[in-house]
Amino acid sequence: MKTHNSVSRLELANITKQYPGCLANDNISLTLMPGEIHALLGENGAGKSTLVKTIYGVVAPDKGDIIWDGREVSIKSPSIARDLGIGMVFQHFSLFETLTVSQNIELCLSKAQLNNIGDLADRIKKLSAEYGLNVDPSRYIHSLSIGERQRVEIMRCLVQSVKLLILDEPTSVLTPQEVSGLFDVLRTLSKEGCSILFISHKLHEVTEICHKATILRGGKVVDTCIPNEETPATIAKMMVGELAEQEAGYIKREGTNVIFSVTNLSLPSKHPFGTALKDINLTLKAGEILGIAGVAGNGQDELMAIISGEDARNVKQAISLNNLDIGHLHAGERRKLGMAYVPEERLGRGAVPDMSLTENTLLTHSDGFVKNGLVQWQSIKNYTQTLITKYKVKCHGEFSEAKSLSGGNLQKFIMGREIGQNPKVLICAHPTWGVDVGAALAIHQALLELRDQGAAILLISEDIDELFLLADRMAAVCNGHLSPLVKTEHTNIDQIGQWMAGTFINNTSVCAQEQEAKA
Ligand SMILES: Nc1ncnc2c1ncn2[C@@H]1O[C@H](COP(=O)(O)OP(=O)(O)OP(=O)(O)O)[C@@H](O)[C@H]1O
Repeated sequence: MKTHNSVSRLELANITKQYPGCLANDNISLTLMPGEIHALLGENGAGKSTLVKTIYGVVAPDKGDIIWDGREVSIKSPSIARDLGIGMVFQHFSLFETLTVSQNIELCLSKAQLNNIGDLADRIKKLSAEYGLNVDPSRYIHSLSIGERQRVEIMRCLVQSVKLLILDEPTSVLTPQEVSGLFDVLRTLSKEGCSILFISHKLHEVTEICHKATILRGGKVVDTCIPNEETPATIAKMMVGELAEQEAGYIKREGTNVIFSVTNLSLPSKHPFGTALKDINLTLKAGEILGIAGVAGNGQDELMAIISGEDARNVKQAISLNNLDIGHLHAGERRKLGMAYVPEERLGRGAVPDMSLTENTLLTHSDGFVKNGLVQWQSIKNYTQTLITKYKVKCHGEFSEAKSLSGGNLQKFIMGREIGQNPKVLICAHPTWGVDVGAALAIHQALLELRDQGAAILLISEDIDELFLLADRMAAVCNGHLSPLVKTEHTNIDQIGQWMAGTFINNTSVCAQEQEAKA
């Protein structure tokens, strides 16, 4: 057993991991000190998730050493990692939907840890208050939004008093207020001596909170830096090898005719802790992007589910496309009429993990690729290849299983697949979740191109900056209510922030009519 005099919390030496046809990690070395917040940066597919999964015992490296608190260790499973004091919050959460928050957290604790903690629900409530996480131990996971689930994952690590917390893109689905809350938590943990390894594509956040950064490209360490001595542009250059194009602002458009509308839609929640939709009215015009802001869990999931038909309850007259009631049609029939969707959850809802990219393309394009009852496999393979090329999806080929793609690459594929249907109406949640700066730019431009061809786009996002960048009109949801719809140039972050907090609710209908008339 090797021992070291260094006081480092974690040292990785020459970590190498080969997947079939892909060297995901190539001799990676890095050191992390106690209390250090360290960013791991790189384009989609650079090898970040593979490296952190190695530290957490999910992926077995082919080569290399891991030294923990000065001692060489072999981390063969997440339970060994947790025993060492390593906690991880994944990009795709690993919570059981039919269990409560408490039950989920209990599952990853040993008997000894449980005895130490005493009453787990009390401990969760205490930590929740201490760190401002707002996690209710009795809620079922299936009733929680993505943002809330992430807080449960963080709580799961806090309960175990971690010494190293790994966060894989923790802020991608959080509102600005939630991000600053999370950063307060991270700074407190850092002061207490907990090290943090932080994967992010949001470079301004990295410059704000991280003490050090390691940059990966093609599985190798290509640079290291002290983020607060850099700018997002100089870090982006280290990542991609050239100066990334900056997105200064895009031309706003007036939509033409209303092609999609939701009218007086009130709907109780299917889940006891879900959000009921309350008298939702919205119109979507051809050739415009309507952005809906909101803190996770305020009805966005329910709205998306009822619009897409995933929630199969009959709301015939409440939803219409080109003056045709469609609220009673099933999801496939709505797609045939020209609707397309990018759901919030890419693995499981946006794509079937065990199916190849070709099969996943077929799932939402069945019309064009089935003739006389036969699937036209060659055509669909060719088409999938064009999507992979156009959206620069890093994978082995159209036969790759969806689950083998890095998060950002799968997101690019799903966006490309849906945009590629040339829909009349695209309903899209978090279009650039986990996508690197270069690919986010490409997705933004593809959405604007689709809009300019006359499609109507409903963009549901918690990323206010992205909404201001792309949306022609905006609104916010709060507790199942939709705010007035306003032109983006007639509003500002303060007003949208207040609407997200529900200040519009008492006089919604009057306001909405006024604002619609103005818009
Ligand atoms: N199980 C697997 N089988 C085959 N290839 C894989 C597997 N998991 C990851 N890869 C490949 O390894 C490479 C690195 O993936 P990884 O998920 O580590 O990237 P990443 O930097 O985290 O990307 P992102 O920013 O998109 O999350 C990618 O090319 C990916 O397709």
